[in-house]
Amino acid sequence: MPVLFCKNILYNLPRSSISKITSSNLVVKRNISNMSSEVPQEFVKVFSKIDSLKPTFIDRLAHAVEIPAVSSDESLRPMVFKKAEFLVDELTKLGFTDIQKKDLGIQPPPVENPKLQLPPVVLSRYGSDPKKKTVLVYGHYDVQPANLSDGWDSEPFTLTVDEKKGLLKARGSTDDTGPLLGWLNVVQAYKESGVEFPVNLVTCFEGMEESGSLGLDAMIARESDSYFKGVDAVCISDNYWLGTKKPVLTYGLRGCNYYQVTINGPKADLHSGVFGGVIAEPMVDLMQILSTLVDSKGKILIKGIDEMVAPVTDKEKGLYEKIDFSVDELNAAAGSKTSLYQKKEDILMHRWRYPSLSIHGVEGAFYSQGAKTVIPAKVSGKFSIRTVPDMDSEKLTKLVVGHCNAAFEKLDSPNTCHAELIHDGNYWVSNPFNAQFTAAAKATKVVYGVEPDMTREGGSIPITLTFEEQLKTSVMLLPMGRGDDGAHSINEKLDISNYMNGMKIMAAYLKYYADSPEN
Ligand SMILES: NCC(=O)N[C@@H](Cc1c[nH]cn1)C(=O)O
Ligand SMILES: [Zn+2]
Ligand SMILES: [Zn+2]
Repeated sequence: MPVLFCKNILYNLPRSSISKITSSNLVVKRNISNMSSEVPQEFVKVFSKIDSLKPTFIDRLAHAVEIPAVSSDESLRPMVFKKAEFLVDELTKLGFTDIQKKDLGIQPPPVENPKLQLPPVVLSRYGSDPKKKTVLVYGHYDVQPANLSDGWDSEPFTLTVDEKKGLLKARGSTDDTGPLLGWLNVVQAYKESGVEFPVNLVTCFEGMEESGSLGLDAMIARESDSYFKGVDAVCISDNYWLGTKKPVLTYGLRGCNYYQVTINGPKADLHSGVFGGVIAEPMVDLMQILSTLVDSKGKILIKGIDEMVAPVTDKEKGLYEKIDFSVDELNAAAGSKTSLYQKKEDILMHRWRYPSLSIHGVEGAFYSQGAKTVIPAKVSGKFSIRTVPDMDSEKLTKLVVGHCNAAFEKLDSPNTCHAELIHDGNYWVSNPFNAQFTAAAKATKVVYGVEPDMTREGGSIPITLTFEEQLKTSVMLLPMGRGDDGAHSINEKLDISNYMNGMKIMAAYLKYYADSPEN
């Protein structure tokens, strides 16, 4: 594979794909899968700058991911605040204006520390030209928990740059620190290449997404007519391609209702040799309740949920056939052959348009190595339900709490049981035929040479529907990473090529959207 240097542009392309590169007319023609595309003249400078700033962009990511901003861990809350400060510093250096840290108040229960402050939302602007469209970009700077002992190959909060494999490995690399920084990097690339930035950019970066985006709905409602006034479109880069090869644009998400069921028994943990067999054990009650929620085939056993799910239409069935995906890609991403379905259509429907119930863990239980002979006094089972149209969150919570209470009643236990919702976030399904999606599809074609697949996503970004409703704009999801990135898992990574090409797509999307006659 030839590596060509043109001025300061490095193009690393298959020999057969290069038809013309001259230093006076920097146009790259490519042929990928029988499709041809050209990098238009207007993007050559910006793309070239993105390429040359690669070390700076990787360095920025390295500095960001070393802050363990785990929103679900109360003891790490100061780190979430620190990462907000880091972003403020970066935005300031890049020339963003009107930078504000919006205080969201105290975190609502259930929480250990009743005075726990929610991390701020970082708002900023780049440009304020009334002749230009305004695009709001949302991202989250908090991350999921990660410990080396979970099975990571390297420290999760130290960026490992593996040039040989082309990977950037760290917690947050793909979810969502890498994509969030992508927007800052794109601003830098436009600025340093001397190309006019095509839109006014507004950033909305939150620090609680992984914990249900607490407080953000209210803030968006408050700011819809002030800070967010005049926003024409919202773009979110916080999800992934379906597989590993084909870029996608995303027009749907499942929602997420997160629950805990707590069984309270003795005053303190007890010796199982002394008390085993003579007192009612909270863990035993909890395991029995959890086992009534879902079966091993993934069927949710709580009555009344199936009836809330919108029926499948014939038109919808046709959509799944066209999507590029296979059970092998699912197995490869999971690192196992444990798929519940073999057919592509079944996998996609169960990921995108049916609800699922996952059991996540038990707070208060013994979980370490060794053989501690304890009877835990109080245990909380955590589970979530991914929700889909037309499920109603309040109605769902009534069904879930009623189900847990009824299952506990059947046990005839002297312990106490309390089931509650920790947070909920809405599902979102939109129409992918508008100016934003068209602009992003063109941008994808320029960068990757292929039309993106239009996908829905099994995960959740709780605030998506709120943006659409409160700002009355279209929302689009523009993923940067791949389906095998290991978000929320060990060894989370972002391919270097996805980081670099993802920024090029962002840059081209903003320009195409700016030039589009529609909003
Ligand atoms: N990249 C999006 C993401 O990971 N979202 C989380 C959101 C969430 C909801 N409740 C807890 N976290 C997800 O799990 O889908
Ligand atoms: Zn996440
Ligand atoms: Zn995320």
